[in-house]
Amino acid sequence: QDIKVQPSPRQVNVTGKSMTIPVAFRLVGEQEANPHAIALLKQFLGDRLGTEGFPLYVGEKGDRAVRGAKRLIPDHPEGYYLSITDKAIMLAGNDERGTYYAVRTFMQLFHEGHLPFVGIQDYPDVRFRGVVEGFYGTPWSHEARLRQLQFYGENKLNTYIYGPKDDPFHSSPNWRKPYPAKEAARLAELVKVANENEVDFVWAIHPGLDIRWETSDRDSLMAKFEHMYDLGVRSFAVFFDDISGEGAKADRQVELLNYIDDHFVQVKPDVTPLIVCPTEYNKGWARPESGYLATIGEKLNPSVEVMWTGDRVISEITREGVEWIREQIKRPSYIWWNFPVSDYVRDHLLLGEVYGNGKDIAGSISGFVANPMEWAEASKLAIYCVADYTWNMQSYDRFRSWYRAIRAIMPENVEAFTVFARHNSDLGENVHRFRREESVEIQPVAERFMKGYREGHYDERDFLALQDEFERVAEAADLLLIDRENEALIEEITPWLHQFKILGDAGQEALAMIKAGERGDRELFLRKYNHVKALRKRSYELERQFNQNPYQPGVKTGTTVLQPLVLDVFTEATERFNRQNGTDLPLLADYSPCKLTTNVPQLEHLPLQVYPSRVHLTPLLEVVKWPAGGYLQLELDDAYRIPGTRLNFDVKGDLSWGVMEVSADGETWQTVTLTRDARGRLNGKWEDTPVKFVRFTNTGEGEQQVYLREFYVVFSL
Ligand SMILES: CCCC(=O)N[C@H]1/C(=N/OC(=O)Nc2ccccc2)O[C@H](CO)[C@@H](O)[C@@H]1O
Repeated sequence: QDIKVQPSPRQVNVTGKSMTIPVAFRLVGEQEANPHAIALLKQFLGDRLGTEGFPLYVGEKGDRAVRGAKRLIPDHPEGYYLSITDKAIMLAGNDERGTYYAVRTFMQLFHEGHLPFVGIQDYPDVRFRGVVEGFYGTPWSHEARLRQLQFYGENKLNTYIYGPKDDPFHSSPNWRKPYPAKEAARLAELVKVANENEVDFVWAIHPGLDIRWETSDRDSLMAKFEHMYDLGVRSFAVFFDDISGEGAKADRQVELLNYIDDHFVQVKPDVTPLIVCPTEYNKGWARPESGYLATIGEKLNPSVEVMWTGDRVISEITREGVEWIREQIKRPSYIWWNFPVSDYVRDHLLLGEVYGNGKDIAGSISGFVANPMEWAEASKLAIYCVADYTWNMQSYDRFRSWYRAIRAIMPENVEAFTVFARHNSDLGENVHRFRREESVEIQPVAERFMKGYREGHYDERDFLALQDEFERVAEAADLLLIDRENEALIEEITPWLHQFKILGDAGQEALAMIKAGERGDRELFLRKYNHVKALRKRSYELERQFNQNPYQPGVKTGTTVLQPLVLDVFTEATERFNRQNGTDLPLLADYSPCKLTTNVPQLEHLPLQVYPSRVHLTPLLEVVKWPAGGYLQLELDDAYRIPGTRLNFDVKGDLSWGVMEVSADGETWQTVTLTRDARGRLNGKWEDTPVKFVRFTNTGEGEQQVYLREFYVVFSL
C-alpha cells in the first residue's frame, strides 16, 4: 500500500508486504538513545512495550543498538534510517533529532492493525524549518503556543521563533527588563515543551526602536539574553526590522551582533547560531548605495544567520532571489516568509494552498520560517504545507499537501473544511498587492454562467452547478459550527462561518430570483428579493460585531468569486424585474452607510471607499487648499463607536489649526484627541456614547495647504 508519511520521506523502499502489529515490543537501546525519542515511543506504544516481544532497535549512529545500520543512516543533520522487517524494527538517527524523527515516521506507519515491511532513508532539505510568531496584532495565547509546539513535533518542524511585535518585553519599551514571574514561568514551560518536541525555541529581541549604541544598552541586551538562558532558552535572535534612525545603522548593528556572538553564543556550550532580522530585509527596500547589506556581508561573523523575506516584504521565494541575496550577505539566507500572516488584511482568513516558492532554493537558504496569522489553529493549514515543502522540496505537491493538511486538522469534517478553505484564501486588495487563488474550481462556471445570463441564454448545467456549490457552502458552515474535534479552531473561525452561512443562503436565494423572474412569479420574486436584502443586512451587522481591530475590521469570506457572483446575479435579476414590471426596486449597491458633506471645494465630489465597518476617503495627489472654517463631515447611517480613525495630511509642521469632532445629533459636538504615530499620522478613536457624525474643521485663522494622503474612520456597534 502507498506509504502516507508527513512530511514526504526522501527514499522509501516498500516490499508490498506487511505484518499484523506485534502485541508486544522489546525496546533495545533505551540507555543511549535520545530520551525525547524514547519518551515519545513509550507514550505511543504504552503497554505494548515489555521485556519480551518483537525487537525494536533505537539509537543514534554509533550507538550499540543500531551499529548494524551504520552505512544506511544518511549522513545529514536530522537524517534517519528506518526499517521494518519480519525480524526486527530499526529506528536509527544520524543525530538525536534524527532518531526522534524516525520515531515520528514509525508512528505514522501503523495503519489499520498493520505495519508495512519498509526501508526508509530520509533527511530534510532545509536546516531550520518552522514558524516565526512575528505578526502585528494579538499575540498567540500560551495554550495556542503549546498546541503549536506539539504540531511542529508531529510535522518535523524544528524551529519556533518567539517575536510577537505587541509583546512589550520583546520590543520597546521593556526589552531591557526581565519578564515578570508569571510570563517567565510560561516561557520556561514553552521551552520545556519545545525540547520534548525537538523544536528549537528561539527567543527574539526587537530593540531597534530605542536602542542607544553604547555599552549600557549592549549590557542590557546581554543581561536579558542571560535571563532568557536561565529560563532554558538556547536559541536567540535580534530583530532590526521596521525601524529607522540610529537603530538602522549597519556597522552599529554588526558591532553589537558580533559582540553577542563572540561573548555569548560562542562561549555557551549549547546555544544554536544567532539569527538577525536586518533592517533591509527584502530586495525592494535594499539600497546598494547605503552599503547596508555589503556591511552585513563583509563584517558580520559568518556564523550569524541573516533573515530575508524575498524580493518584497510579502513575496514568493525564487531561486534567482535567494541567489541574489546570497551574493550580498556572503552566506545562505534564512527565509522569513510572510505567509499566511494576515495582519494587513485582518478581515480575511488565508486558508489556501502554499505555492509559488521555488523547489530549487534549498541550496541557497539555511532556514525557512513562516510568519502566521494571529489565528493559531487556522494557520496550521499553511504550516503543515510548509513542513512538507521544506523537508522534501522536489516531491512537494501543493494540492496533495493542502488536502492532507485538511485531513490532519479536521479528520471528522474533511469535505466541509475543504469547501470552507477553498473559498477563504485570497486577501483582496491590499497595500502589499499580494494575492492568492480562491474558488478556483467554480470560478470558470461562475464566469460562463454570468456571461450567458446577461446575454439571455445560460446553460442550465452551470446554473445547477452554482446552486449546488452554494448549498455546499451553507452545509459546510453548519457542519463546522457544530464540530467538536478542534474547538479552538472553530472558536477562531466562527465569525467567518456565520458569514459563510449567509453567503451560501444568499447565493441560493439570488439564483431563485432568476427562476422566479423567468416564470413571471412576481410574489415569489419579491420574497426572494427581500430575503437576499435581509441576508445582506445581516452580513453587514456581523461585520460590525466581530473582529473589530482598528485596521481592517470585519469578516470577509468568498470575496474573489462567490460574493461578487451573488451581487451580479441579484443586480441583473432585479434590473430585469424592474424593466418587466415598471418597478424600481433598489439594488444592493445603492446601500451606503456613509454620506460626505463639505465646504472645501476640492473635496466636494471626493469618492468614498465604503466597507461595512470603515470608510476611506480617496487620497488626493494634488495639494488641497483648506480655507479657515473649512470642514469635512461624514454622516453614518447609524450610531457607532469609533475604534480607530486616522488622518495623514502630510503637512509640514503641526496640525493645531485642525480639530476632529464627533456628534450623535449633528448639534452638540465633542472633540476627539488625536495622537501622532511613528510615521507622522494622526490617530484617534471614540469609545464613548455612539455617534453618527465625524467632522474635521480648520478652526485656524487662515487657509491651509495639505496633501490628503489618508483619511479613514473605522466604526463598530
Ligand atoms: C524580516 C521580516 C520583518 C517583517 O516582515 N516585519 C513586519 C512586516 N513589515 O512589513 C512592512 O511593510 N513594514 C513596514 C512598512 C512601512 C513602514 C514601516 C514598516 O510585515 C509583516 C506583514 O505585515 C509583519 O507581520 C512583520 O512583523
